[in-house]
Amino acid sequence: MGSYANGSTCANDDPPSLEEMKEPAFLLKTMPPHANGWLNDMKISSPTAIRVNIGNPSAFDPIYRAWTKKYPSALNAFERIVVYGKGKKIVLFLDYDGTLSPIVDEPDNAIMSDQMREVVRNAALHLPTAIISGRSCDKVFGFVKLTELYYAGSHGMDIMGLVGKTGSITDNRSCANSSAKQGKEVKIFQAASEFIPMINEVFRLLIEKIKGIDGAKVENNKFCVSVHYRNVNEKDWPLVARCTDDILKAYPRLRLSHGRKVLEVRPVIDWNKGKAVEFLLDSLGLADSDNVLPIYIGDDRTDENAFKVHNVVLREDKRGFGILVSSVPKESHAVYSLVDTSEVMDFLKRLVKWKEEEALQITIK
Ligand SMILES: O=P(O)(O)OC[C@H]1O[C@H](O[C@H]2O[C@H](CO)[C@@H](O)[C@H](O)[C@H]2O)[C@H](O)[C@@H](O)[C@@H]1O
Repeated sequence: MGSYANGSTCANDDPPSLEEMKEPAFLLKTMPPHANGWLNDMKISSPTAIRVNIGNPSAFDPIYRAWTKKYPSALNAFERIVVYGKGKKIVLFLDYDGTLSPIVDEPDNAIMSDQMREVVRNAALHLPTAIISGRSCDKVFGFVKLTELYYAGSHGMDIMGLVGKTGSITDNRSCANSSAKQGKEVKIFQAASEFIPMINEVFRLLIEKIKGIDGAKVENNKFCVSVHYRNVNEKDWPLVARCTDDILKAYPRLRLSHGRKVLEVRPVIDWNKGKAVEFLLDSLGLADSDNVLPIYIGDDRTDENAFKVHNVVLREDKRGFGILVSSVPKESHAVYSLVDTSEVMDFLKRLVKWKEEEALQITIK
């Protein structure tokens, strides 16, 4: 007779079939308490989005309007933001999914528009710019296709930057040279290389485990695995949590975090998007300087680690700003908000225009 952490038991030691597991009574009886906790998190981190096509929700929804008192629109507060950026080096950190490309049902279809690509390219020509994503570096580069940027994939565990350029990454901690990668020489910082075989193994096991759950999808992000449930019927979410937990039980060196309708399996190491921001600032020689203003834009729970760096780098004492992209009210460590990717684009355009005007004024003087 098998037993679970909540004291419940299952009939024998044979693993239950997926059909048996789909029975609500079975799930209720055998769900370990922490997987129940995940289920709550899955519901909390998946709020029903306000339809984007109604335009800016703040104009319609009093709850959203009240929320923007706490997290003012970065567009409305633009003049205030640039006051702090005057004469400083602004460093841009951008999340990918939900920030530069709208959330879509199929992860492989999260295409960045040509217009957004041009805006980001232009931003990178004026300001050091990095993309910090949960996806693998290769995948996010495949979407963005810009060589002018720094990339931190796998939630910051895989950092790529240009070599031999002023302001390039020069840090030697666990750095490996990889020549002519994606047509450029790059230097790589990898915080969790030893986990790659384990991640590949768990990826394969998860694929096998969830293959009977309609709509579930597993994605290999090199140092992390994403278990997607966006296209899974809500009644089967407990099953996704349960299957993932069943696999993770055997891997105490892996843990789980929550994204937008996705469970993120990742190494238990003290590294996250916030650490990647600190690493990049440090490597670029831009940490600990009063002349630097980091701005981080992101939409996800995993971006909170970077917003939280407020307390250290992106602080509210005007040394940096976190901007949350959300069309629904959410608690956040960010200071400002933007509704969606099109507002992100507007914000970046305004920032570049302001930077150009500032440069012009300096030249005239
Ligand atoms: O840090 P990010 O760049 O935001 O990456 C986080 C995860 O983004 C992707 O999933 C999310 O976007 C998908 C496409 O819009 C959507 O289908 C999914 O429901 C979202 O969770 C990506 O597929 C994951 O691997 C990333 O970890």
